[in-house]
Amino acid sequence: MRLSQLTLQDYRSYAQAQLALEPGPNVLLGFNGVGKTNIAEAVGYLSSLSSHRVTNDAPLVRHGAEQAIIRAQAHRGTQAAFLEVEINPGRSNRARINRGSPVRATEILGILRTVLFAPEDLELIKGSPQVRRRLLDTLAVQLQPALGRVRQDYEKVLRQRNALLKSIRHEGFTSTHESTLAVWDMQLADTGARLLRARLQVLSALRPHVSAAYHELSQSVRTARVRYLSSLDGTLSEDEEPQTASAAAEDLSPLELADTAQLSEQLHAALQQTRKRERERAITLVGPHRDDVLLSLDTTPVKGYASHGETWSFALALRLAAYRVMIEDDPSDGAQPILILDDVFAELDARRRRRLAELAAGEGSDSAPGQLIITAAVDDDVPQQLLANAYRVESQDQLSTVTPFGASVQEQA
Ligand SMILES: Nc1ncnc2c1ncn2[C@@H]1O[C@H](COP(=O)(O)OP(=O)(O)OP(=O)(O)O)[C@@H](O)[C@H]1O
Repeated sequence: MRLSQLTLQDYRSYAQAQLALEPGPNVLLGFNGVGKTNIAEAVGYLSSLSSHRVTNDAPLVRHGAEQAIIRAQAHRGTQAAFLEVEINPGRSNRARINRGSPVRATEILGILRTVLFAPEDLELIKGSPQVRRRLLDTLAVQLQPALGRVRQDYEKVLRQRNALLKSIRHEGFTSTHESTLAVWDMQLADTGARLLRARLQVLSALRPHVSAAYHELSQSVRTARVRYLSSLDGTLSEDEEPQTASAAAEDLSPLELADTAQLSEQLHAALQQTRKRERERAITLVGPHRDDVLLSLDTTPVKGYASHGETWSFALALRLAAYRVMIEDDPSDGAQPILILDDVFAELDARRRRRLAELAAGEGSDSAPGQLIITAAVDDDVPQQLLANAYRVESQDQLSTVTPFGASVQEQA
């Protein structure tokens, strides 16, 4: 998988920018805040329709502009596709594939696969459950593009159900409310079960890779473990507090053995059980939007206990595992995901830096290395073997420009 051209229009700090990308490493160099991560983020957005930094689209559009556009020429082996995504905050995003008619943005999912490493990855360990849910969802959507729609549908049903619970609290529970709630319960159980099933599949595919990658990165004898936490299997309380004693004893959640129909039934039953408390609190208390992933080293949770180095190793292991799951899913030549390393080398100690550089250079792997997009403030931060094709990113009058390193003519924004 690779991009040969990337064009940004009104994306973050860029009025207009164009880059010709090479198949191997591509390094974006420039001072802090000049717009390197903005480019890395745009490539990630093309593959997942989400940013690793923000949960809504508004900040992606340049101040004062109405929409942002990302265009790219993508290649997978001998196949090529011209991709375009229009980001319209507050309205539906649109996509065009091979300059065809505009379609729903979700149609673009699955065409480009990326794995992005960033300093924000520490939040996978230290942050809220939402960050860990996003890790699973982003990977699940890249593996099963149809899930992009399911996720949107689930969020829509959830919003509508929560709005209904609020009306019930204000107006009292009428028979109309009862029949409408019954419809939302069915839809929430149906879409929620499909989302949950996909997450559980992704988690079970990640599990062996996380523990192997953690060993490789840390050379620790401790085992990195992942377990899905859900109020449906009793590992998460209604207040989203993990019941860690039961969670740490076993990695496999019984939910992983259930099919979509069984999960839907369980979710529907749980909604009925919590209905009284949901009406009191006017919020949906069970479902994949409340779930979490417990990360532990042996039987000790990582969050709150692990050292800084262990936290970094675990975060890198999760991303590396995602990369390997994608390769396992499609091992054909030229299908490796694009690896995006956003400002990570400066954060790592010498050993983890070396290991990540080896991986990025394709060492120890049967397949040729895929395309790499690396950002760094200075070239000293980037391992020598990756410093092939470099760009200079600069900022003038709050607009960013990007030019091949050493080019005499600057592209004007
Ligand atoms: N929507 C937007 N409109 C205009 N400018 C924006 C927008 N969003 C972000 N910026 C600007 O983009 C710049 C940040 O760019 P970016 O995060 O890519 O920096 P960077 O080069 O990766 O920096 P660092 O090395 O510190 O990580 C900031 O100057 C910020 O003000």
